[in-house]
Amino acid sequence: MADEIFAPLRAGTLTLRALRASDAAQLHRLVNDWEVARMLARVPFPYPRQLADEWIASTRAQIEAGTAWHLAITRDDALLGCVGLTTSPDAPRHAELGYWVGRRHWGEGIGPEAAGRVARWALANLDLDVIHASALEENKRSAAVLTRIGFVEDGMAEQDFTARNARLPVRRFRAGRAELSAPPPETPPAETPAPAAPEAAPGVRLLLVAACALIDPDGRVLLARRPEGKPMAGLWEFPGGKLAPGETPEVCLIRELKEELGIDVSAACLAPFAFASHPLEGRHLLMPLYLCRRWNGTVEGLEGQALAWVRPNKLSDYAMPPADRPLVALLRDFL
Ligand SMILES: Nc1nc2c([nH]c(=O)n2[C@H]2C[C@H](O)[C@@H](COP(=O)(O)OP(=O)(O)OP(=O)(O)O)O2)c(=O)[nH]1
Repeated sequence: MADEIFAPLRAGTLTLRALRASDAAQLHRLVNDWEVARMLARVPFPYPRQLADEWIASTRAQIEAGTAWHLAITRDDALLGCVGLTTSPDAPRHAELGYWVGRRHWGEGIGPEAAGRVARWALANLDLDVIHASALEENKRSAAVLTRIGFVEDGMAEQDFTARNARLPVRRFRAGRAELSAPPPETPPAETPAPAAPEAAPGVRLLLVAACALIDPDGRVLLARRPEGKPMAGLWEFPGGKLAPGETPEVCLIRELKEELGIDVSAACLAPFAFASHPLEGRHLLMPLYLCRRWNGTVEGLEGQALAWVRPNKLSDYAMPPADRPLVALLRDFL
């Protein structure tokens, strides 16, 4: 019922979903516990029952407004705690992560599972680069959860704690794509050793990727969002992918555009435009970019990736991998 505002996330045995009015009684039981409330900044103690109703309604309004995502942590339909991510208009591309778990479920690994999932989901699907989190200095358990997910400590601060009626020291943590994205595969398929030229730096390994800027009749360029689970998840890119062994860039693109977007492209319609040459995760990315204005079929994100048709002068509003920045400037000037 009523989960249409947010497609639930799975995390191991947990489901993270929008809070519902019917969660209020259980939420109240779990959070109206001194051991839980004393660790949380904005939770009063005792926690009035009516506040649970009001808070749940406000979380649903925030999801609909796209400002915060406070979710129920559930297992077998039972509410175990909450995990939330809040954005702030003053700090674009940054968000704050928080979570709590009912006392009887401590020690079950629920915090890292739920908070890690929301953090990775958020970087892949929201316009974010950095997620921050705080743990009360005395709350070693919470600090350990953050470290386990990949957060790194970022200094100390102070925060007001409503239930304690006090301002207390907190440890600050932060994580970005480098900390939270999946690591690159151990043996990438299209990694080609650099030829042994005398001037080649020892050990430089090339990563060959072919990419394509599809251009529609209105002159808009197609960008695709890298999905959760891939390195640089959440950044926007030109569709394409790694060259499989024996492939030319054109053959690679024809294959990738079919697999990723469901369209048929012919090599004659792929116009070489520019290339990116950039260090990437211990290798060196060499990526020819082609332009394509003609294809057969309807463009669809077949791998669940978000797509955007973007006017050339708006391309810089989209966060892209560092290698793409010079390409974006060239493309904007060309189109
Ligand atoms: N397709 C594409 N990849 C880019 C761009 N900019 C950029 O740095 N890259 C990097 C990201 C990745 O490290 C690499 C592409 O690899 P990928 O993982 O997306 O390739 P793939 O589709 O073959 O994916 P997979 O089968 O290995 O999961 O190139 C871009 O604009 N488009």
